[in-house]
Amino acid sequence: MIKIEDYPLSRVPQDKRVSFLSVAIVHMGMLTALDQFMLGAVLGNSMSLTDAFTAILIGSVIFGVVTYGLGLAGMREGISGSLLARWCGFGRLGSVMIGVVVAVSLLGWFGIQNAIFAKSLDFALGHKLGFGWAAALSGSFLTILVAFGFKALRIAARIAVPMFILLVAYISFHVLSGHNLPEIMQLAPHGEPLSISAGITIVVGGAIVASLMTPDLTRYSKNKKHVLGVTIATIVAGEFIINGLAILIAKTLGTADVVTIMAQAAGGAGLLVVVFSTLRVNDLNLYSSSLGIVNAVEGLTGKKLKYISTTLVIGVLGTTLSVLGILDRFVDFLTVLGVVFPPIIGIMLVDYFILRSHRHILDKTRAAGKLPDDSQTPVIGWAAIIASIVGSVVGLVTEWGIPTINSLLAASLIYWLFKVAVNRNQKPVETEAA
Ligand SMILES: Nc1ccnc(=O)[nH]1
Repeated sequence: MIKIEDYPLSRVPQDKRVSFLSVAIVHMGMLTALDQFMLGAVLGNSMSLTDAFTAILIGSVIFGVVTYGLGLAGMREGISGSLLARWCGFGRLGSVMIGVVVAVSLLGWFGIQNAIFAKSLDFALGHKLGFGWAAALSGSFLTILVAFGFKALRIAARIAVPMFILLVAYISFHVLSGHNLPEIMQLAPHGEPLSISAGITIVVGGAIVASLMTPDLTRYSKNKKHVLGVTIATIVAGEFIINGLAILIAKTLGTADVVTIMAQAAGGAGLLVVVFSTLRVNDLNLYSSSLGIVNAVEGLTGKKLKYISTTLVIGVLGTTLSVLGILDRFVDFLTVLGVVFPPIIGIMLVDYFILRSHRHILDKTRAAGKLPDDSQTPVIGWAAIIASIVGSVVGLVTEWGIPTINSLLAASLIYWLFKVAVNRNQKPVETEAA
């Protein structure tokens, strides 16, 4: 098995690389989860069947291209996403800032997952508790478990994935048998309508954090073919199977609410799977978010925050988000993710594959099995940081096209043009000096 926490600040040596399946299973795990099912349910309930699958197809192509690119860089260099960012335009502090953006997004996910958990709890208790109290209770409870490193959550992790897959298979069979495709295609969407371009953006938003995490896993991969295989396997499993089935199920049942779907189609067992799935992922969400913040504060200020207090604070913030109703803003949340992360990834890809700003030093140190040292690492890449912010704003405010693609292209292009212009102006100086 591969360990995400190993080799935090060094290259994964060639003799520690693992099989295709070892990487693929962990990578697929990121998208074969309840949140892909929720996303699919939203698409199914808000779009026609053809539009929903078009959104998945185009979203998957975008996700696939950027994930393969980052995964390839991770495999070649044997380093994690956050290390890669240092020599792909962002510099040491820029990479720390990306860590903050990831930590904040995980805080949002904690709020979403906890809200789902609370809804199931409230449902199981016959709505006696009310959603607000259920969310406050479950969030506080989980926060305490994670802050004090309670191991029982790891058991939830072991059983949650197989249980979830079995449940989706059961529900699909139960709900979809007796209906045929032309019949489902005829069903009108019940929810608030969603355009294809909005659909594409939330499909990308739902998967893009996994894209940024891909080098963390593919640094253990042996070759390009494995990286490509991992990318395709995850897309097929997460986007086409889980997401696709959720579209069909939500359409057939006429609701986007996963708790209702699970309870209606599989009763108490359905609710139990929801509870385990959200527990498992929220353990990780809170843990990674806290570590990310601790690392970032240390990187930026040199101050060491305490893990337990940081986790308590983040847990309380996430729980507050659940109580305030972040789940009702699921589409907006995914849209924000769909325009904030693609710029960061686009810039890293432009830097690594086109500008190759640090390829020489990466090649040289790789041959020695080392990483570039501090003197060979930029402190902060302002161009990358500013271009990613501008890209996100472009994605959010432009009215035409597809927000996620707008943000990706705007940031990549601005960064590329700026760097090319600067390099041109600097060349004569260098020749003079030489
Ligand atoms: N897609 C997700 C990424 C991170 N955390 C989640 O709960 N979901």
